[in-house]
Amino acid sequence: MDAETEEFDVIVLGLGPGGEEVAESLAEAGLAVAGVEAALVGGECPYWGCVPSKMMIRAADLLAEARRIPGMSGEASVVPDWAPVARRIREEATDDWDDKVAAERFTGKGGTLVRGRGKLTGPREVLVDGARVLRARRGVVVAIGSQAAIPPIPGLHGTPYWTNHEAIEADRVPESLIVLGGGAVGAELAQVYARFGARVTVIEAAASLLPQEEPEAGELIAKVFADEGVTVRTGTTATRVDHHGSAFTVMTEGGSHRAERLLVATGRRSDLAALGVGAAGLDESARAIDVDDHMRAGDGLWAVGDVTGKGNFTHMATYQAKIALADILGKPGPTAAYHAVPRVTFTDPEVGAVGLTERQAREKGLDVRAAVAPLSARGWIARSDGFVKLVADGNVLAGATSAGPSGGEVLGLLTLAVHARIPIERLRSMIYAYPTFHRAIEEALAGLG
Ligand SMILES: Cc1cc2nc3c(=O)[nH]c(=O)nc-3n(C[C@H](O)[C@H](O)[C@H](O)COP(=O)(O)OP(=O)(O)OC[C@H]3O[C@@H](n4cnc5c(N)ncnc54)[C@H](O)[C@@H]3O)c2cc1C
Ligand SMILES: NC(=O)c1ccc[n+]([C@@H]2O[C@H](COP(=O)([O-])OP(=O)(O)OC[C@H]3O[C@@H](n4cnc5c(N)ncnc54)[C@H](O)[C@@H]3O)[C@@H](O)[C@H]2O)c1
Repeated sequence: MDAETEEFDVIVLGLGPGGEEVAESLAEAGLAVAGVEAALVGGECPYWGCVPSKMMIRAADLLAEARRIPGMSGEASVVPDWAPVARRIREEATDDWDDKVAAERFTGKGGTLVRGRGKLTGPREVLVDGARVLRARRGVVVAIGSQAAIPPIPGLHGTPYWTNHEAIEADRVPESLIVLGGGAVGAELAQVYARFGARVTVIEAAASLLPQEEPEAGELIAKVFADEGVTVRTGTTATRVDHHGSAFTVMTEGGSHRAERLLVATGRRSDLAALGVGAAGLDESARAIDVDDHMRAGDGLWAVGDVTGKGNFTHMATYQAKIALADILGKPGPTAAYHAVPRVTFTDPEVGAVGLTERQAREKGLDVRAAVAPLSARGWIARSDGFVKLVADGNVLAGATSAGPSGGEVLGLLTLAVHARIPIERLRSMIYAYPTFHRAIEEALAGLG
């Protein structure tokens, strides 16, 4: 061993939800593990993603619920205040963006935390911040996650635009906000800021909001946004961005928009070239690291989480982490299957989805039937909009969407149906409690004919 080279059994690059899960479990299993982290142990989810954004959403939903009181249960006067939201995020969610607890959890299990940016310099070799050389006897797990992808719009570079980081860290609500991108990040944060009083405009390149989901979902969210005063421009992209003093101007094909802040939420990217994956024999120009169903990307190389391109979700990162862990330890375990990936966009109403959309199923040449049912009695009672859409492939479901106030919870039943390939006849024979939101599934099943 070289004097400067440190040896471990496994090196985990990136300690987000995926890397943390692998690294902690390997350390618990008694292996010598180095966890290399360039920012905060825990990654995007707890500090700039899932957790603080859902805290914001909870607060925004409370405001919306109070605003529904007139005409149903009396009078309510709602005075939004961002201070408790910012405080909860700082104190309860992120510890003021301090990862001491997470770092100690890992080192407490015997892991070695190496702070810095890792680069692959060869098979089983990592260089940290150009100075520290780490070598792994068993291999390297790449879990570098993703960062906001910034589109090459003239004028944008160098302006003080927001990504999810600044939108989560904000200690006040801007008077106005342009959100570029109407996917999950854009839609969730647009609604939050609008409900707290910002004048919000969403600019989405695709024909509908949430374009990766069923078109009915995008239409529903667009209608809700219009009702809440959010301006939505779909089918258009920004052609130029300017920032003067305290305002942004965003030019689109259809006109120009002005706002105090601009949030860029146009997707995510993993920088494989900066990671030096070429040194491990992988394609540096690829969008994601190709993995097999044991999460192997090469000899002594595994990848988990956003970097694998199988779905940017914390539950995906931790699912893959468990599979990689079993493989590294040489233990039998299930292999990765992606036919029933659940995801929830936590707008109000929530959009939960699993498996394939109708379009994806048709593009795959499956034997497709689809049916949509409204939320029926419960929706009418609650004065809530939503629907259940089912996509059948022969006698099983290939995909489903549940949009509504509890769309993410209703999704549980649909995920089970798609995951376990439960025959549609069996689903039809079930009793659906009245008047629940999930009862719409029974109606949609009937609609499949
Ligand atoms: C606003 C927002 C809201 C979200 N909400 C949800 C949600 O509700 N539910 C859900 O399931 N998902 C949600 N996500 C997605 C979720 O956050 C990610 O899918 C998840 O964090 C991915 O985990 P990961 O381990 O792959 O990577 P990450 O969480 O991205 O962590 C990767 C880590 O690797 C580190 N790193 C990168 N490069 C290097 C390097 N070269 N050397 C050392 N360290 C490196 C980074 O600093 C980072 O800490 C949300 C994302 C955003 C942006
Ligand atoms: N609740 C959740 O689970 C949750 C919440 C937030 C984010 N996420 C994950 O994080 C990832 C990133 O979210 P995201 O919303 O940034 O990405 P996304 O890919 O979901 O959406 C980006 C949107 O921006 C649009 N777009 C791209 N370039 C554009 C341009 N130049 N002008 C206008 N629109 C443009 C795309 O058409 C797309 O609709 C998602 O893949 C999602 O899985 C999950």
